[in-house]
Amino acid sequence: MEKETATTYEPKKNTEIRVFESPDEISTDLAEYISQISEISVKERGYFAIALSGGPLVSFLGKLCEAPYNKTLDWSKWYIFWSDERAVAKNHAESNYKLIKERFLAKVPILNGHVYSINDNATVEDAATDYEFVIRQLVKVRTIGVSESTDCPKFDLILLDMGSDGHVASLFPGHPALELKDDWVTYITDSPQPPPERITFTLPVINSASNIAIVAIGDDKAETVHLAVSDGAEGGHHDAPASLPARMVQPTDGKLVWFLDKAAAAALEAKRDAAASYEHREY
Ligand SMILES: O=C1O[C@H](COP(=O)(O)O)[C@@H](O)[C@H](O)[C@H]1O
Repeated sequence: MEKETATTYEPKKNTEIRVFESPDEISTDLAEYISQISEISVKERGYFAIALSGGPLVSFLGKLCEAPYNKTLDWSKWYIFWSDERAVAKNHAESNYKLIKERFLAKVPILNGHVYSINDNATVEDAATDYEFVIRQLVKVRTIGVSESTDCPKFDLILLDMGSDGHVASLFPGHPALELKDDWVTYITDSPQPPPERITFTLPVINSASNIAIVAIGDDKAETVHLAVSDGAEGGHHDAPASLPARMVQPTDGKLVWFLDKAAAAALEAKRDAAASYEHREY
């Protein structure tokens, strides 16, 4: 993997943080990361089940549509899901489907029958029920793996984009959806960010994945990134709320990788540098 330009930290067990100088570097490393997980999944299971999100991360999928990946990846084994969707028509500007279709799916040879988008012709409640049903059928035949620890679907990779309030997928700070233990998919009708109605994976599903990546870009996310990843140790954040959604992303058996630009990593790096200079102070 090309990592010479990224600064890498291992703050918690099973968690890695990669910090990049430019969007282009993120795109390059993310493409290599996804490609490696795809190859391993196809080799081990015969399928690659990936769940995507909306937000800026979609623009970082561009490198996968170019050489060498457009020719080397086994696209026929890819199965596409959404970690969340807004309850709008598929051609609406706020649709995560539309974003991913235009920027990614339209440019790679993934089979239409392998694209499990969320029904935009049903109520948000029915769409969530249908989506969970489809996932249950695919788990039964092991197109999607199953977690032996949690009995939840074990997606090969769930890609998330963190909002500046710390939300991931459509799981928002303080929302009761964060407490769900038995549902795989749920819906909300009171999103603090428009549109109000959304469908989302629950935390047990996200945390059961083999691999989870969280992308965060921009200085408006710096403090939240610090809250989400710090462990309260020296240089960590002692006031980090336990209920911050991004902080609640903790893989059960899998691995979490954060992809950050310098701006989003600024608070984290500043606190880490301050802690290092405190440790090395001489009396
Ligand atoms: O509403 C959503 O937002 C997040 C990303 O937030 P942003 O502020 O970085 O755009 C995205 O992960 C999620 O899929 C989406 O529905």
